[in-house]
Amino acid sequence: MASRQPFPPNPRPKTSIIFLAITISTSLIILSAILYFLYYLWYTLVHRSRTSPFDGASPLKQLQRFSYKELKNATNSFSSSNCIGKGGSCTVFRGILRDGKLVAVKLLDSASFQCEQEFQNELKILGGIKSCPFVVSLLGFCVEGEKRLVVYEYMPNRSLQESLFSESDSLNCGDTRLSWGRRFGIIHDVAKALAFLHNECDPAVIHGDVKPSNVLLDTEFRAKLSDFGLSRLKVESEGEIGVDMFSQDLWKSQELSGNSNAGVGGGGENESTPNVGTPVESHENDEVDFALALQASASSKSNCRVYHNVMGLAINSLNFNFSPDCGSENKGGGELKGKELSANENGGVEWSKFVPYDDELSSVDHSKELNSNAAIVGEDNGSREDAGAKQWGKDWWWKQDGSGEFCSKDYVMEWIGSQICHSTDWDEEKGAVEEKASSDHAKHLYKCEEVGENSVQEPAFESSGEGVEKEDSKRRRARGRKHRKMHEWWKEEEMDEAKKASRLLVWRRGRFKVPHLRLGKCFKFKNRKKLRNGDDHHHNADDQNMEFSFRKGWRRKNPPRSMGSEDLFSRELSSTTSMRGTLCYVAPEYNGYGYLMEKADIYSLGVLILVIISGRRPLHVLSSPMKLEKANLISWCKSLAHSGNTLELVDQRLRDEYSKEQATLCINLALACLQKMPELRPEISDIVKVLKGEMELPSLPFEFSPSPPPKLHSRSRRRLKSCAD
Ligand SMILES: Nc1ncnc2c1ncn2[C@@H]1O[C@H](COP(=O)(O)OP(=O)(O)OP(=O)(O)O)[C@@H](O)[C@H]1O
Repeated sequence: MASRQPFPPNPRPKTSIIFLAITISTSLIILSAILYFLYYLWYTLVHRSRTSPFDGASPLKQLQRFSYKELKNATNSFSSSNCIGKGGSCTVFRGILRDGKLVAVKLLDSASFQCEQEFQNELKILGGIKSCPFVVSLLGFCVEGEKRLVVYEYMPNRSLQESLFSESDSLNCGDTRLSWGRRFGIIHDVAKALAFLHNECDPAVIHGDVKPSNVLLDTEFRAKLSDFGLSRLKVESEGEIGVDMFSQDLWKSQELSGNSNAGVGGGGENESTPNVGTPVESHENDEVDFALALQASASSKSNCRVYHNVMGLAINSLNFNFSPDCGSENKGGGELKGKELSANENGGVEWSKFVPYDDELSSVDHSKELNSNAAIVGEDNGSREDAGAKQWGKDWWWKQDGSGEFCSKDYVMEWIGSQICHSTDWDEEKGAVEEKASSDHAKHLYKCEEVGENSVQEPAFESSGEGVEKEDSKRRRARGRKHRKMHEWWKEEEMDEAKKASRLLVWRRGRFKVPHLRLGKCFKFKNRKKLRNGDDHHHNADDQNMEFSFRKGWRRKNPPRSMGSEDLFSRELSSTTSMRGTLCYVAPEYNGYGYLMEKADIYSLGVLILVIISGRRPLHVLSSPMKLEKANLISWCKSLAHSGNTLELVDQRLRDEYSKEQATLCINLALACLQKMPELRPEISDIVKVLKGEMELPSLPFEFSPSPPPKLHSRSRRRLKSCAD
């Protein structure tokens, strides 16, 4: 019997074990890879920046990235005791880092598109420039989920705004901490900061929001410029040949600047109109600051101007029920009143174009005329005939109440409310104006002449009803002739200036990169969302107008009413920021569409200098009738310059402890910076030289000179000569 061979050992179990092991380990590897990938995905999603500001080449790599926890610990959980300031969309806390370093931590309001923009702008621009002793240092940032924080060097004396205006703070209780020397030093420092940004940075940086709350003070009260949320890089775009922006835009801006300015101030009020316009009871305080007014006024003045000459505006301003061209509808007295008044208010700019710099002809004559017109119109009884209505009206108009005394506060509040155009109104006006302007652009320059005084006056007088005596109309015609001459003079002057400027400078379109415009989709998205929410303010708005709705300044800063003596207007409006600048500080030519020039910073510097010297906000009304003339700082200063008495502007808290020479220099410098033609404003390098005493300040522009413009003289002389002949 054959013995059974045992089965040969089966190799399969071994193979299957190996196979199993390989499979398991491969699966494990794949699984862990998947898990790792998922984790990575989750981590990136959670920690991503919504629109990442951090690319490989970004200088931000050099900035410290803090964790939220770290900053929370540093600020003691963002305790209110560490709160050192509040901006339009952020709160700033003092903090101590682990290494003992004192820092300022800016916590941005969460999840706002605008905050995101400003956050990125700040990091890109401030994080990208080399360090400068006159620009606040950015130390780091934190991005975690929706949280956005920026860490700066701590500036112990906080902002100039607080030093100048804080009533409660010991900084300003009549003490001398902001002595003349310090003020002069601050002016100098800010000028140097701008010189650094404009001339030493490549590409140049336009700050775009120079104002006291963005000037921070160190222990020695030396100033550093901060807040680059609205800054722009000056970038030359490829393939762009120089476009004479001036030749293209000058007239447009002269004619339509109201529209453009509306973008800055008047046109984008949609969201906040109710807030801003709502009269706020702050009767305890006899001060009302209404920074909004200046800007809001700019929104409408030129809309009207395209169709009217200044006489028409002046008359209409008194006849609140008539406005044939300014807006397509008659919106009722209040609104029209605001618009018409605005046409005159700002000034200086519009009024002086037509009746410039000649007190004898413009100031006195107009005030009389207005008074007489007011009498005809029958508004406000005889109060307007009061001599008190005289010449501040050239730059700034005031209504008087029936008692014959100025009732500034009520009026200002009423006026602010009425000044605000709804965007749709503004769009209509803008559309109308642009249509008109494009079809008949050149004619507008001669509008005053073509229309003539009487034709413009007529509607106002017609609407004023009967009772206009022949004698009055004769007088008016005589005045009309006089003004017509002034118009001619102005036109010639303006033409000269424009030609000169357009020869001098060729600005390039598209020269500036406007970071936030890249994110237009978000605007649209937000706009749609707003519409869904029933906010139809922007119903017909185009993209540009959508932008206006994101101006954070129109939001109330919290807490709006619990400010006690910090009246609404002082705090809220004077530090109100738009997407493109701050009311009262923003240059008049800046249309908000991206052409932010260095000269816009120079204009803001001019306002800032006056604010520092006077210790007043740019718009500041006291209820005392005596002080009303000083409400508009810029107009007041121009007026003082006319009368050769600029030192009256100097802050009384300084008593006589200041250098008259330096103060005069600074005021004259400010006036040079405030010239309406950007090209005529000095370069920042020259400003620094002037402040250092290395260069003479060029003689005051004739518009601010105490003596009448030489051209006028020569014309008068010519006229006299021809008469004599
Ligand atoms: N580095 C800092 N050191 C000390 N205080 C600071 C610092 N940065 C800001 N602050 C304080 O916080 C306040 C608010 O600052 P921020 O620049 O955000 O706001 P703002 O300029 O007033 O407002 P807006 O956002 O409307 O321009 C400043 O006015 C200042 O008092």
